Order: sequence, then structure tokens, then C-alpha cells
Amino acid sequence: MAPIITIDGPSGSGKGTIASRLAGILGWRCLDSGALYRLLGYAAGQAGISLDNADELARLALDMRIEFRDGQVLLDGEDVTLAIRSEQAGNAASKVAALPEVRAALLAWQRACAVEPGLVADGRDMGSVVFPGADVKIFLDASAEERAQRRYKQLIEKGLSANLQSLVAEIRERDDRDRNRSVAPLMAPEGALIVDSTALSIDEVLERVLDRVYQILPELK
Ligand SMILES: Nc1ncnc2c1ncn2[C@@H]1O[C@H](COP(=O)(O)OP(=O)(O)OP(=O)(O)O)[C@@H](O)[C@H]1O
Ligand SMILES: Nc1ccn([C@H]2C[C@H](O)[C@@H](COP(=O)(O)O)O2)c(=O)n1
Repeated sequence: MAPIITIDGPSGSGKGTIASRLAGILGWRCLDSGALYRLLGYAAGQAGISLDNADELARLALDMRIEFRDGQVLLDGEDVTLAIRSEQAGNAASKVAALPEVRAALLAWQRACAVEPGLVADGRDMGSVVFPGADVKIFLDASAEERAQRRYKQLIEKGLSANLQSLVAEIRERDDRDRNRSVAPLMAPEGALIVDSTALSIDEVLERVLDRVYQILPELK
């Protein structure tokens, strides 16, 4: 079995940033599991499927042809990298992700990503459900205000419009749905190192995560 590092946490806590930096350092594969739920929300919109139609969504999840290639995300050959990054796509993702049928349909695809020399997987249930036997588990957190501020900066830098107050409200709403759903809720998995990044730079977070990784897997140094 390939070694696995999981990074879970709420939206905007920095999971994706840390996961891809870490995967780059280790030369491992990186799984952005949130992108799968975003792709499904997007595909459902295109196909006119309601975001609470569990059976149709699960079927769609199994039919989607997904490719992650050089920083691009392709859905059935279409480049949807930007389209799936909007707050609207994030909210749609959070809704379809609350359906057990959808989560079950996406499980095998995620587990198949665990290949040599190793996998860094980020999401909400990586360490609790998808890879409960992971070698290293990290839970990243930050205040809702700080995460909204980061998201605001990210959107403005992309030339998109954004409202900070609405972002705080949307982040709180999404946290609430992700933490309180009945299946695979967002939580710190047992044994995870919890890092609150509210007042830490990306490099400081990475340093803490790397310390933990090298402590558990010294052969990677
Ligand atoms: N410690 C940090 N300090 C400042 N900015 C950060 C920090 N960590 C991440 N960021 C910035 O915050 C934004 C969101 O980070 P990122 O996309 O990695 O979060 P995420 O947890 O993967 O979010 P999502 O779950 O919504 O995909 C990015 O612009 C990133 O550069
Ligand atoms: N393992 C995962 C990953 C993501 N989700 C859901 C919950 C999020 O609100 C949404 C979008 O994720 P993001 O791209 O913001 O990380 O997808 C989940 O339930 N489980």
C-alpha cells in the first residue's frame, strides 16, 4: 500500500495550498477531493439535475470522465478549471456532498489515487472515511473571518468581484452544512495534528506539517 498523508479542514483553511506544496516536495501525487464534488455540482447544473436528486447525481458521479492534467481540470474533455472555482460552485458542491449516495459513488475513484510513491489527499473526510489508515493526518483550521479574507483576496486577484461580508456569511453557512451532515461530516480525524493557521503564514504552516511528516516517516527526509 502506498504511503498516504491526509489534510482535512474547512473551506479556505489552506488545505489545497499545503497539499500541493507538500506533494511537490515529496514528489507524490496530490488528490484535491473537493474538486470532485465541485465537478459534480457543475455537471449537475449542465445536465439540469436537481442538487437533491441523490440517485441521478450518484449515476452522474459514476459517469463523469475526470482528468487532472498540469493544473487543469477536465470534465468529459472540457476545461472547467475556472468554472468550478466560483463560490457558487463551492456551495453546489457542499450540497451534493451531503448525499450518502454521492459520497459512495466517489469513494472508489478517490481510493484509486493512492499509488506509489505516495499520495497527499485534501478534503473533509480524507483521514476519517476515505483513508482511515493514512500514515500522517493533518487538520487545518482558521477563523471564518480570516478564511473569508483570504478568499476575498483570491477573487480580487483573479479580477472577479467579491463582498467580504457575504463571503463570511457563505463560509459560515458552508461550514455548518459540512460539519453537521449525517454522512462523513467535517471533523478532525483521530490522531490528526491540528494546525490553526489564522495567524500563520503559508511557510509556517508548511514547516509544522513537514515536521510532523518527518517525525512519522523519517525515511522521507
Ligand atoms: N496560512 C495562510 N496565510 C495566508 N493565506 C493563506 C494561507 N493558507 C492559504 N492561504 C491562501 O488562502 C487561499 C485559500 O487557500 P486554499 O485554496 O489552499 O484553501 P482550501 O482549504 O483548499 O480551500 P477550499 O476547501 O475552499 O478549496 C489561497 O489564496 C491561499 O494562497
Ligand atoms: N472530501 C471532501 C471534499 C469536499 N467536500 C465538499 C464540501 C465542500 O464544501 C465542497 C467543496 O470543497 P472544497 O473545494 O471547498 O474543498 O465539497 C466534501 O464533502 N468532502
